[in-house]
Amino acid sequence: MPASKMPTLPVIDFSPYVDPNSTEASKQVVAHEIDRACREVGFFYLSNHGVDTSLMQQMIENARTFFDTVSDDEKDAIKIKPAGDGVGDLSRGFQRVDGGAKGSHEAVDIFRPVDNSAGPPYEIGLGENQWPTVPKNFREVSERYVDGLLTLATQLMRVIAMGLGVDEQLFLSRIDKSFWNLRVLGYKATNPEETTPTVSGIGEHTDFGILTLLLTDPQKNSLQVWSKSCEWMAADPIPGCFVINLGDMLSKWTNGIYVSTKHRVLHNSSKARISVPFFFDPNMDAHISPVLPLDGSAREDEGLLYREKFLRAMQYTVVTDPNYSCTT
Ligand SMILES: O=C(O)CCC(=O)C(=O)O
Ligand SMILES: [Fe+2]
Repeated sequence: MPASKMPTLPVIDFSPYVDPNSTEASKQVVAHEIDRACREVGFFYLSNHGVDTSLMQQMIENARTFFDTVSDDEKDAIKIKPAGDGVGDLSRGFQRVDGGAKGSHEAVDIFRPVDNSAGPPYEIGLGENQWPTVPKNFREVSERYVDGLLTLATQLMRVIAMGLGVDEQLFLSRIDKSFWNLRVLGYKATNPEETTPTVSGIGEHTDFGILTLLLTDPQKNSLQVWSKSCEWMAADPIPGCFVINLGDMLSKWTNGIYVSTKHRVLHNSSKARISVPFFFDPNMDAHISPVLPLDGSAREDEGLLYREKFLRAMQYTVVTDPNYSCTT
């Protein structure tokens, strides 16, 4: 298909929710646009979202400094460790994923802090974050960034409820202690001249949680989204915007009205790529069953808890998938 005919992701201007002088009518227009994108594409760009663009820039710079300058030994010092028999929790820290269905990349995973005063040992997901110490302000900048994104994600959940035509607060009791995950990702540079060029990327998948707010460096042709016309389309970064996509939990909550769309990363460039997805996930004790159609309280206690979903996903990923390696 010629490039001009390729489908593209919608760009939604969020300023009516940031500007205190905006009208109700302009907010409704945005809610409607988001609703449409969530039904039809499961992905959209968000501009004028209120998160400080210099903070976004600083996150990318810090991630690049970490991946470019820290030695393998230092990375391994904060690597994800097994749960249950030491200080690890199988989830928090650095990992290197080398090939197979999951692609090839490095990541540092930080999760919502939890009360872990009973440990160590820790249960899966319930340990201490292992923060990089290079650059020195990595943690401080990340914490400010997470605060900004939690505010934005909560606002988005109100707007999503408005777009669905239901009580603006519908989702709030399920997300007010979101088990979020900040993932700082590095994709190595590749050399297309090699006879078997290295593939740097992430295999096709849907995201697991509610919303992903994605920040990447400016490089193009890496992130691809599966389109309705059944082909991969590029989701190149737009300066200052987030790429927002829906995860499986929101699709479930909306009874499949909203779609979690598959995507992948194929990075082929002489420059390493940095991306920072923020996975906004449900409260650990939120039930994962449809909250739409809206017969309210009767559905409150149905379905597995998010905690159970998370544990199953972690066990599946780490125990069942032979290509997965979080300890190398
Ligand atoms: O790096 C990207 O652009 C996307 C990463 C992604 O899809 C993920 O971590 O789930
Ligand atoms: Fe993803």
